[in-house]
Amino acid sequence: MRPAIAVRAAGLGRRYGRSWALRDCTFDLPEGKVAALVGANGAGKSTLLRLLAGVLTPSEGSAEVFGAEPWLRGLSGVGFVAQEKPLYRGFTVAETLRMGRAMNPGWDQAYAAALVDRAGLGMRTRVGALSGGMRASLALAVALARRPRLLLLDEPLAEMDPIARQDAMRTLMVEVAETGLGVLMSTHVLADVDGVCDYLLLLDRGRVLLAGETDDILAEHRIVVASHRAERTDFGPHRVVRTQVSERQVTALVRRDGELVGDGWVVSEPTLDEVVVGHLLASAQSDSGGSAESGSEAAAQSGSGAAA
Ligand SMILES: Nc1ncnc2c1ncn2[C@@H]1O[C@H](COP(=O)(O)OP(=O)(O)OP(=O)(O)O)[C@@H](O)[C@H]1O
Repeated sequence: MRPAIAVRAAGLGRRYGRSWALRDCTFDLPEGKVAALVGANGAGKSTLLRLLAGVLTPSEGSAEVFGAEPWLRGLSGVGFVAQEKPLYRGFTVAETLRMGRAMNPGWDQAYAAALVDRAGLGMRTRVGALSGGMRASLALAVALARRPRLLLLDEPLAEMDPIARQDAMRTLMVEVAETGLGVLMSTHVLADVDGVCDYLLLLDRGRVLLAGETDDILAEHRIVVASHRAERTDFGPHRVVRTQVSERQVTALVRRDGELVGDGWVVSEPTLDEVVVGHLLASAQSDSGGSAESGSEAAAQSGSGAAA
């Protein structure tokens, strides 16, 4: 049976004035996944999350969250924690939870209290007196206590110290395992979610470079090192994302098309970080030198490669 889809985006785009922040964004995110939304500053991550949360409307294309357009259905079943945490600085932690309870029919007060306790937040502390990381923990607790099916998080870990990050990730993972919660979270630091995320969405200057299950993405990519004495170094028919040529060898990140063997080649599995960095560098390179979005792939397919 095919998994249910939590988010479906098709040709989704948004511009501010004449500048496109997100363009032609197409992907399906199955339910219950922990998805990392990765990309450099200004890649369009917040714009995508805000579109999916229904606080922005698209300029083109469509998006559905649990089968409905988010800007029409509101946030039912979906929790959203924006980058600028939506909390009242004059409220205490207890008042913040009380307001959450009053505003959300499905609110789980015991769970909210347990989460703020675990994060070491005193109930009587004013939000304005909390550090950025503590505020992020509180915002996460408020979002989780609504018991959403999908949580959209915009850089939730950015201001947390390493222990708070680990705690927050652990809390999320328990929730995912126990309730089937899905999470789509933006981050600059892939290391924070590597080994935890099972879906990757990589944006680059408003475009989707990669979207899919991390296992599938890792399975289709390989790093190939070929000495110049190797039988061949064009790697066809595999699609080369990026190559680096040194005096002694050619190193390539390739998307394989079937078995990947060559005389004098050393083939290994890349890490997710290597895949992401390879695609980002290839995209930057094709923009400065080539034309197409996957210019380095096209160049390499024709056998020329794209030397770094
Ligand atoms: N309200 C706005 N008005 C005008 N331009 C905007 C607005 N919000 C975002 N942009 C522009 O849209 C592009 C994408 O921004 P967005 O905030 O979605 O990126 P991001 O990947 O979340 O960046 P960051 O990692 O820095 O948070 C950027 O060029 C940004 O300057």
